[in-house]
Amino acid sequence: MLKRAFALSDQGAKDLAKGIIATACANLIQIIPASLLLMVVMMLLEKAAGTQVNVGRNIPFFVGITLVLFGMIAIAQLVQYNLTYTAAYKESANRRIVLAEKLRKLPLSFFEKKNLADLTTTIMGDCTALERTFSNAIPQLLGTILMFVIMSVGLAVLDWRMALCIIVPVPVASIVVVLARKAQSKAELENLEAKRCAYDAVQEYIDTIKELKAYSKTDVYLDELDKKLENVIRCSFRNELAPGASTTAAQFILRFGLVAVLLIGGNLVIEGMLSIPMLILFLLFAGRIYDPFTNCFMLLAEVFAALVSIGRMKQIDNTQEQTGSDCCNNIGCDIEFKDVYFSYNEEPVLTGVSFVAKQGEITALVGPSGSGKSTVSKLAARFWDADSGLITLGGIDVKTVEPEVLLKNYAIVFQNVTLFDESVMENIRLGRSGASDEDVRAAAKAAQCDEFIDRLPQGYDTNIGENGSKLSGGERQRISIARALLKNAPVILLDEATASMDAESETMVQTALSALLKGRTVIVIAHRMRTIANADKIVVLDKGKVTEVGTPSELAKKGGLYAHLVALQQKQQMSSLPT
Ligand SMILES: Nc1ncnc2c1ncn2[C@@H]1O[C@H](COP(=O)(O)OP(=O)(O)OP(=O)(O)O)[C@@H](O)[C@H]1O
Repeated sequence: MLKRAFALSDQGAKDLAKGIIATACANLIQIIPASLLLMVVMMLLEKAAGTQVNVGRNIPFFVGITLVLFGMIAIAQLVQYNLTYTAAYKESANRRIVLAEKLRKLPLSFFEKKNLADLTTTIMGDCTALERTFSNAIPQLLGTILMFVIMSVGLAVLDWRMALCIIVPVPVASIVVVLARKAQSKAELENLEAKRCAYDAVQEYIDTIKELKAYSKTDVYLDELDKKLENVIRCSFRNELAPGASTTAAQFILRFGLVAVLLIGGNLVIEGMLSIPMLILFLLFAGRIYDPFTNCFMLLAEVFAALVSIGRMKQIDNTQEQTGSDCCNNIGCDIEFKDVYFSYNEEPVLTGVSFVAKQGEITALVGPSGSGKSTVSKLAARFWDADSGLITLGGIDVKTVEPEVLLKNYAIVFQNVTLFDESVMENIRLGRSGASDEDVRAAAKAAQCDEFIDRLPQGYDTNIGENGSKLSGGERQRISIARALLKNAPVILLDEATASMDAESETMVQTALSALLKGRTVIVIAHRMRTIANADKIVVLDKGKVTEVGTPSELAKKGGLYAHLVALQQKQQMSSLPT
């Protein structure tokens, strides 16, 4: 039950259960000093009443028992600390790893719906909330409830009327806190959303600072950012207020309980139905029961807030993973699309796409912007799953193969290159971990990188900055081509791979590529028609449909969309030539 309620691992649930028992024991042990005090009070009362008790003679007994008690309390708290804190930190670290593992297996469509700040908040912030709750709130709360049940039974045995006086305020106060939960959850959600928006805005501000400065929009953007940050303050305040009000009301009810114990108990003493020591005992026990509960009501608010975080984690946990077989028994590497339909968020993008990209051939996808070319290449690599139709690699439906296994067959160069804040060497080695320095250098040479790498201060060991910020667009693209070449995969997807290069670099890279592409299945997307003039096959896409298929010369003769695009670019080139 703990496992399901708090999205815990098996070990985490076991550790939490042990923590709860340890906390209940620690709370129960702390009742003993109250009992001891009562014994002293009773002795003093008896002495005052003239009975023969010699308090002095019992001093060694009380000193001894106090020392034993201190030892027991220290041991109980140590055990409780070990069982709760250590286990909570282990569990939350484990949770982060499990979440990161899960994210690895989720389809890209999931990341389209969630944004980076939201996911970072879940992995870091929500896990931290969980850590706090498990190390402190939940064991304290459930441990106190356990202690309350045990003590209630004990008190009822002593005197059921007084026990009732002590017990009743606890559920009443708890109901007040629980009823306020709805308002609190709403405030907590609004607070998380406000924080997410602010994180997003700060991140966007840093990412786009160049553009904002270029268009003199920094002030406007900062005004908007200020509003978002002020909203965080407002929401945080509301979030504190919601549990604060209910907790105060609950604490007031408990104080009222203490007064009730005194009044009713006093009345019973006057009527001779309860002895004074018993009344003192019940008053002491009421204090011992109510004290941890006062704390618990605040912790309950923390648990409710954590439940919102747990809900967000469960959402990730419950997202369908892209699964499939661990082996891909493809025969050859032809890629075939058969009547493929696909939409992003219900918006149709591909409608009945069919074509074959043969092994050993370069297949170029051509078409106006937004016609679906990149989408086709992403579906071929199973970044998304098609809504209907069939996509095969060497006769195997890509949907049946585990994405990471499938992707071993692909080397992909995207238009938007992603590089890491590492050396050139390590950035290229990402293509094939464990590749030797010589292999990395050979791939870099083939992708025409060596000329600019030699100019870098530490050559291949130069750190290229965050996302390759110290390199030009063309240099970054060449590194990503080198990385793809190093991977040496049988299928190569090039999505505007040479778009950021000047004509000279593009020609050099293409010469190198054409030698390396031999025997592989190559799908190329390029807007510049001369980039794909040597393709074996052109597939023309228009509004998500294949409208023409053929060799460049066949399509040029046909006079359709391809011929029109070629003519248009030739005209543009002519008009841009100096006269
Ligand atoms: N992740 C996404 N979420 C929602 N819509 C998307 C997404 N990616 C692309 N689209 C939409 O799908 C359509 C096809 O996009 P795609 O990138 O495949 O076209 P393209 O032909 O490669 O365009 P371009 O030549 O401009 O790169 C476009 O209308 C685009 O707005």
